[in-house]
Amino acid sequence: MTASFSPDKAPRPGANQLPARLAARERPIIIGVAGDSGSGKSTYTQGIEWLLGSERVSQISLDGYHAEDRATRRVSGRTPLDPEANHLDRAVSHIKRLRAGEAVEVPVYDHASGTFRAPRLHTPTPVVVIEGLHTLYPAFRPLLDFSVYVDTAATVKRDWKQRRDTRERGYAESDVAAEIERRAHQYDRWIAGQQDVADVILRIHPSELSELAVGQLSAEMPETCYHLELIVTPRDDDQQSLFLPVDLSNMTRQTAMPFMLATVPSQFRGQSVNVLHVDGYMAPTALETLEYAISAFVGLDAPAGDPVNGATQPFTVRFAQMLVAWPVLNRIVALSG
Ligand SMILES: Nc1ncnc2c1ncn2[C@@H]1O[C@H](COP(=O)(O)OP(=O)(O)OP(=O)(O)O)[C@@H](O)[C@H]1O
Ligand SMILES: O=C(CO)[C@H](O)[C@H](O)COP(=O)(O)O
Repeated sequence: MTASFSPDKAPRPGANQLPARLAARERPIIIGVAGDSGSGKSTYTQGIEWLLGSERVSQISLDGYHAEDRATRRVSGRTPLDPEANHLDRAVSHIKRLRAGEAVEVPVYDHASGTFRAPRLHTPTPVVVIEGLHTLYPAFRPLLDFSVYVDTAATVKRDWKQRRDTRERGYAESDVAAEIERRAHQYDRWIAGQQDVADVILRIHPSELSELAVGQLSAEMPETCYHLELIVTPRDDDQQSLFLPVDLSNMTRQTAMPFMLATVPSQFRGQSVNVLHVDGYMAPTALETLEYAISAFVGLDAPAGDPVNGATQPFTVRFAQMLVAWPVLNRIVALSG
């Protein structure tokens, strides 16, 4: 089949009526999001919640299943990357119960204090996102309907983790640096391999647009941009279109912002995949159009979630959230058909 523009497949408001279909489902759809600490797992989970709304999507962090709190870890010398330092069996049994539609008392880890809080009752919503360091380990996989691995380059992750752990988790800068150093080989040993089984991999690198400049890149970016690489296993061709609005007048303006988009069908680990590369900055109106187009695709008039997770975030966060949310929602729509 040749790829062509097909206006009859353009997004139509209400076309999929996902909310009604989700409400009619017998069991929740379980989405797994895995990756290192500080890679962006919770941020991208929030993007799905921003689009669908918290009455349809809820999240469970596997951090609640750590076996040791921060003070205990300082004595034991272990890190949460070690699967043995987590109650993964308990997490698996809880997900099985949620999948069967049961409410579960979920343990909660409080990052602000580094201690466990009282467990909370989690009543399953139509979509439950499980995010954590070990979400794609073999015992979890049969329970997942779709999976995402977030693979953020070490230099980017270091910046994000430094900022977050010093501002929100009460760490001194030197402690975060030492912890990152201590965990580096543990990441390779216990976490990175999970990307081999993910349905979608999001890789985040520092922006590479300066390499495409003729001479020197001269634009002043309003915020740090990244090169996002989304690796997706393709589905059937007969899908509703989703158009990314790119304003070509950007090209002829003095205030042009750098932006790059490429789709590259590839063979990867013996499998056909499509790789989407995006780098640079896009006008906020274009991003908003994309958010509304994805909402319309699933049958909503607008993103249904809390604006704290969406409209107030920096461009780079919102755009990456949409790139992850799109294949996830596409899958959710297919499962709810
Ligand atoms: N695309 C992005 N651009 C800029 N900052 C980002 C982006 N994605 C995530 N971040 C920031 O990186 C930090 C880490 O993200 P997040 O808390 O989602 O990671 P995580 O994988 O859930 O971490 P942990 O497992 O340690 O809880 C956050 O402060 C978040 O705002
Ligand atoms: O690897 C991690 C996943 O988020 C964290 O380091 C782990 O949850 C412990 O958190 P904290 O450093 O706040 O005690």
